[in-house]
Amino acid sequence: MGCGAGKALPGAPRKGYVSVVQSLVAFGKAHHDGDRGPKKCGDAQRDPRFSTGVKNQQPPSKTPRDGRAPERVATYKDKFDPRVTARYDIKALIGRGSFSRVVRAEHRATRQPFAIKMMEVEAAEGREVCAAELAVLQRVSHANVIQLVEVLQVPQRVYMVLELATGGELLERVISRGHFTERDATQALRMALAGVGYLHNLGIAHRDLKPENLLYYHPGADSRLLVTDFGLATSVADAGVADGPWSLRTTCGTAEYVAPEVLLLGPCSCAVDMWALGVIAYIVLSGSMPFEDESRTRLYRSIIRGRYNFLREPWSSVSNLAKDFIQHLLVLDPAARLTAEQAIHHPWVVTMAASSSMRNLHRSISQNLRQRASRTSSRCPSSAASSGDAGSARLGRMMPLHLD
Ligand SMILES: Nc1ncnc2c1ncn2[C@@H]1O[C@H](COP(=O)(O)OP(=O)(O)OP(=O)(O)O)[C@@H](O)[C@H]1O
Repeated sequence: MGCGAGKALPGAPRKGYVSVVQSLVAFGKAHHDGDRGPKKCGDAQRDPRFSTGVKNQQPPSKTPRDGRAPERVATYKDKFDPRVTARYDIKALIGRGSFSRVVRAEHRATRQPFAIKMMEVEAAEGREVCAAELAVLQRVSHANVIQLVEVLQVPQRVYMVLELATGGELLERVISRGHFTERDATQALRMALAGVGYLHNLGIAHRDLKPENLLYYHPGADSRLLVTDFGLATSVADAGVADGPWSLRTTCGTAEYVAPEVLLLGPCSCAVDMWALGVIAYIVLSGSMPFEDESRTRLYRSIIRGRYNFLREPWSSVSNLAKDFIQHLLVLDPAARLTAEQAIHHPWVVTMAASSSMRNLHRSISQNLRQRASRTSSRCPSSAASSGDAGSARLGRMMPLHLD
């Protein structure tokens, strides 16, 4: 499947991006090479298919300032097609994913900041991830889900223009606050549940929920929390089942967050996300993981058995209602697990942990997070993942399980 070509984008954006053209610009095949430098810019401007939004704008010069050959100074910026840079001023690299680079950019006409996720789609794997992500992003519009603004495409790459989240990841916020209570945890989880519930109502399972994929929109205390990274998402419609659970023919996600039914190759549904949210709730309240082991085999075994506890600190300071919330998410039987709708109405969330002590959990949480980070780094995560040890290892992108 092509990656977004010819697809319509979602309707009018909800957060005032009126001045940004909401269009998919599929750059012509005959003028596709974004790395070839200034010569292509002229081609781009002559390409009638490229008339949407960029006509008459001069792409920036690619001549290196230090006089070295262009190949030598190639940076992430050179991966941006001149037709993209004619429209957006690429400011800084924010991060890298398995198939992507994400940059902060500014729309040249409106000066509005955005994130641009550039995905390599020449290889089949990158194309699949990109297609999955776009298929979801083009359908969604919710305050707690990252908003796609426009898609620009050349044959080798897709550029997704997204709203820019500047408030950092969920756990970064927990650490940086200096003070963190159960009430704060319910606020974050309520927003995550609202976003996930919205997705589930559309029949979309995210399948890779983890704190790193929950980003704050801005650094302020009142910021929205956004569900991001839909590279592993799938929809009920895609699986060919109109209603109810479907069988995932693939495993995906990050080992510590994966639901038992995924490991057992059972029928999977949106409930896999609710398990992951149980894991996230456990981490947010304690800074430690419910399921963790250096051995991948032992890790999977403890997940399949649902073997976790509330023994370490700060659990003695955490309310029973918070533990009840987690216990109703980390349920082995997916049918018995809380749905997003039920979880958002759990008394701990509804009352914003009113019955808890409001104790500051920050010290224990950051201590546990620091300890975990040093354990993980000393184990060398890249080799751990390949040798079967679990640091915070991905199960693998769309790793086939040959279920039939
Ligand atoms: N809209 C955005 N605003 C701000 N930062 C973003 C945005 N989208 C992604 N990022 C950041 O860019 C980095 C790369 O994100 P991306 O989703 O491409 O990959 P990933 O999820 O980190 O990795 P993988 O592809 O292996 O799942 C991450 O650190 C992420 O937090």
